[in-house]
Amino acid sequence: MHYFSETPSSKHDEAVISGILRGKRFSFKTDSGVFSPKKIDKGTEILVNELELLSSDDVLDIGCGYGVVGISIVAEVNSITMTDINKRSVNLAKHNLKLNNISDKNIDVVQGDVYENVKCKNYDIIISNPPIKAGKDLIHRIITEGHLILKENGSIWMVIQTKHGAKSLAKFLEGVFGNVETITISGGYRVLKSVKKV
Ligand SMILES: C[S@@+](CC[C@H](N)C(=O)[O-])C[C@H]1O[C@@H](n2cnc3c(N)ncnc32)[C@H](O)[C@@H]1O
Repeated sequence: MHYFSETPSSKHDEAVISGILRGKRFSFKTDSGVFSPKKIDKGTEILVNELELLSSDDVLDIGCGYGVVGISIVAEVNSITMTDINKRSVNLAKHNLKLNNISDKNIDVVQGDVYENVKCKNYDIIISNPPIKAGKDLIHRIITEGHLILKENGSIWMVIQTKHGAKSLAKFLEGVFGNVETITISGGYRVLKSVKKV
């Protein structure tokens, strides 16, 4: 069973994990059938800690999993939309907002394929630890369709293991956005950022 199934059927194996992100401790309920259920993914941790955010930012957490990215930055931005194809992940993300005492009207958590159920089509930042195992075509959709729903000067931030094709991902980002910056190279991961220029 893949972590990117729409409806995981694996036997439940719930756990609560915690970690420090951007200097604050957060807890997350996890389960089988979702990405990185035993600990916060190292790539996600590197990505989250590198993000440059403004209090006016409307942010889209694409492929939100059980909510690490969105939940760790929600207090720093104007709004967060979190979306994932995996229903179990979406339910966990909703639960984890409550677990971390977050009840803000500017949060939307929706299930769907890539951006299909995202209501707002105008973001300052899109953040993705992409589902490598789901294949290149899907990752390319996250980038090309993401470009369409970013504001002018909006940015997409992605993390990928160097050995999982960071250089070809950077090339694809550059092809779509006309620019790409390597924000950091750390522990075998790269954080990449592209900005929408018009
Ligand atoms: C590498 S995981 C990252 C999860 C989470 N953001 C984190 O960092 O812990 C990628 C996520 O993309 C989701 N995903 C896979 N295919 C998708 C699709 N077609 N549309 C939306 N999300 C998808 C998976 O279910 C998974 O939760």
